[in-house]
Amino acid sequence: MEDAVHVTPVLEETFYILSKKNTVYRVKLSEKGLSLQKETNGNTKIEIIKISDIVGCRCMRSTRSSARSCVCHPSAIRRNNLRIVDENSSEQDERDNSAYLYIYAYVLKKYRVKSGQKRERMTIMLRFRSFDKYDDNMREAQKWRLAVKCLLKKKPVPRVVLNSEDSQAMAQLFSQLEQKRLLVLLNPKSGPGKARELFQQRVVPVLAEAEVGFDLYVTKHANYARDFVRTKDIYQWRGVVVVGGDGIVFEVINGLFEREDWQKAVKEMPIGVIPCGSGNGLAKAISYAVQEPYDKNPILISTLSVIKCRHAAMDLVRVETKSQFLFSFLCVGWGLLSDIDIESERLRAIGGQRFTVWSVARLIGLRTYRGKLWYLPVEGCKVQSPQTHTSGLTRSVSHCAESGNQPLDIFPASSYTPVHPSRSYHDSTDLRYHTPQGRDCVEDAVADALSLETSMGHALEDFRDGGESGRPRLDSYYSAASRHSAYFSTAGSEYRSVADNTSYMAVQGGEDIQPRRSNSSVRMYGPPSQLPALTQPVPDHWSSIEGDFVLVHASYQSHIASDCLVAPNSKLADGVIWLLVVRAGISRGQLLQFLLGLSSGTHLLIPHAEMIPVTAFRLIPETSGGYITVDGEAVDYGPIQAEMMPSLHMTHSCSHTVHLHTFAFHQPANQSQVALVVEQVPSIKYDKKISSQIITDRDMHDNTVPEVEQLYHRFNKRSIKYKVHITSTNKNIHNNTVLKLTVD
Ligand SMILES: Nc1ncnc2c1ncn2[C@@H]1O[C@H](COP(=O)(O)OP(=O)(O)OP(=O)(O)O)[C@@H](O)[C@H]1O
Repeated sequence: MEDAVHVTPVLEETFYILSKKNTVYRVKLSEKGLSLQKETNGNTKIEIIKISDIVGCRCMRSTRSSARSCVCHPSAIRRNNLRIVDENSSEQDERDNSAYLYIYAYVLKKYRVKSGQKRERMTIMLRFRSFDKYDDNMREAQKWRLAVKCLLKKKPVPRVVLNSEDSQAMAQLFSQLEQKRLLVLLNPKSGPGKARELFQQRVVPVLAEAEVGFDLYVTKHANYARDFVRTKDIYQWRGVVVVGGDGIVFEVINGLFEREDWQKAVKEMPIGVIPCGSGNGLAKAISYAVQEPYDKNPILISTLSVIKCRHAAMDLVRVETKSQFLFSFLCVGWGLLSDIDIESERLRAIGGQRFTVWSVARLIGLRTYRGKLWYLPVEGCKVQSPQTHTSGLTRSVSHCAESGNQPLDIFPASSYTPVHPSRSYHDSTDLRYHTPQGRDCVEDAVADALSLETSMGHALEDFRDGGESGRPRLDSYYSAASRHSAYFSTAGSEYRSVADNTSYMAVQGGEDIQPRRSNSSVRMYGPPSQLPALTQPVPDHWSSIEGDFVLVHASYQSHIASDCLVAPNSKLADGVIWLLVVRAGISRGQLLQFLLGLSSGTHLLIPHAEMIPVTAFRLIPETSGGYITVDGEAVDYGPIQAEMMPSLHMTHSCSHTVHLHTFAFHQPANQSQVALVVEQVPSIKYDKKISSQIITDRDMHDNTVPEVEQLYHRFNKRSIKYKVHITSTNKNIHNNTVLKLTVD
């Protein structure tokens, strides 16, 4: 962080703080962050706000005091009410020609208590008032805003424009920084049914600070979200944000695979989740993976991930039952955990607590299930201790090296505070940080709201140095030294954002999506299975376990619910299915320990709990009367198999390219049978046998190139040549045409 001080700043300016005549702030903006150097009576202290912690900034101007915010109105003074009005409003405060830049950041804070961390909102208000005209002051503020926005979007900062007075060039750059809106799908029935309120109160203000536009659609029935992403032109949005639980994430993912252009959809549409459901396993797994302090404020952490567009790849598993196949992102379960998940539905109103309550019930009435489990173990997995070390641990879990492959794209990751700081300390005399709860912060951070302003002295320096354009920068009526600056501490004015013309949201009402019928003929696409059909025997080299089980739970993410760290070593995209098996014979006491250990990952220390890293499995239950769940939703009770889909590790972040040298062909005009067979080139030594792959017309609705890419990624090789044979009954495609596929 020290580096940030020495990096060449993009912009710098000296500011003053009201009522502290001896304090000067040198504020510098660089690629590293916003550096606030406080100088008081020869003492210097530097605070840096990282760019990655800043969400956005907005320019404001003051408007005339309203009756309710006048000095005679104590409550208004206390709240320091700020009202947003139109830029050209007649309420504009002619006495103040300052421009205000509000910078919003969410910084990590450490606390003495429990040595925990939390993200706290912080606003830095920079008041530009060196010029005698509002427009000139606003131009200065806008330069800072433009620079902050470029840094946030990791775009080069246009220093030439910043050093000029070219407002048009600046406006053009602002428009280039504009992004497509987000699609928000909100399930009002998620968890205890508070998603709508939580979104409005906790998410919308942060999105507004970041100037992130969105279109909100509230789901009207089950499968609404699924049908929405299947049928709409989703590319008008830059990503899908789900406000709800894992069930609605499941809908969105499977809806994408119901699109004919599923490859494009999976590749181009990142999925974000704001946790408002009961389990919220994915949201927790994402923050666990990126080490964000989720538990104190899950909604804020997830919203910040969405705003920051922190994309990460995520494993997907293709699951097949007797009646359907689907794509799963979280887990497949049978036995105890699934029973708890489904049977506790009746307690939905109490939120996540329902799982705890039902665990006790199931523990008392413990059931076991007979069946057979086959699995394909992951090669090269080594055994290591669980992540959560406890003294006296005797068991260990398997661990796989991260593959680095990247499948489905996700956005990997407050108490409501309004867009304008209602509790801002405009007269921030002491920079000791206090949380809203009044706990002291260990870090000597700047206040959660800091108000600084330029002054005449600095303006003249600039002028003498030939800085800016040579326009006179005059002391404003409200200079730091002026007693009229009391204006600030009485909150006599209101501020409005000059960006407020932007409409941030469009709450959508009557979307015409009919409830899906149970016999829906919607077709599911996606990469084809590598496994034999459920009715066929599994390959000989698979391992198996037969007998009575308390549970079998396969998960591909660390958490299956926010307080359930089922697979501590799982990574978002490690290509591993973590198969947790608890066989019958475990005592109730051990099972209780197991259930209690799930929140910390120590359940793996309990004898009878086995964690097997696999890439595929098949389960055939023999006992009736239980549940099988996929991502927390019950599916047909019966034989089920699942396989990791490394072929979906295909994203834009892939560095290698695939060339088709001799052939490129397009979708057959009719829906004829097309087969694509991949063979090894004999001259090349392979370390793994590659099986042929048949792709039928069902899978080839677009063109073959993406399919071939997937075949490459499925085998996860570098620098390998494949011969690809294509056979087709379509006369446009020659039988046995040979494709040479070279992977650079
Ligand atoms: N408007 C709606 N009315 C009724 N059900 C809905 C509606 N919208 C979506 N659903 C269904 O509600 C189910 C549960 O939703 P969701 O996953 O968001 O909450 P949850 O089950 O409480 O959370 P989690 O899955 O994390 O435990 C989903 O399977 C979805 O199909």
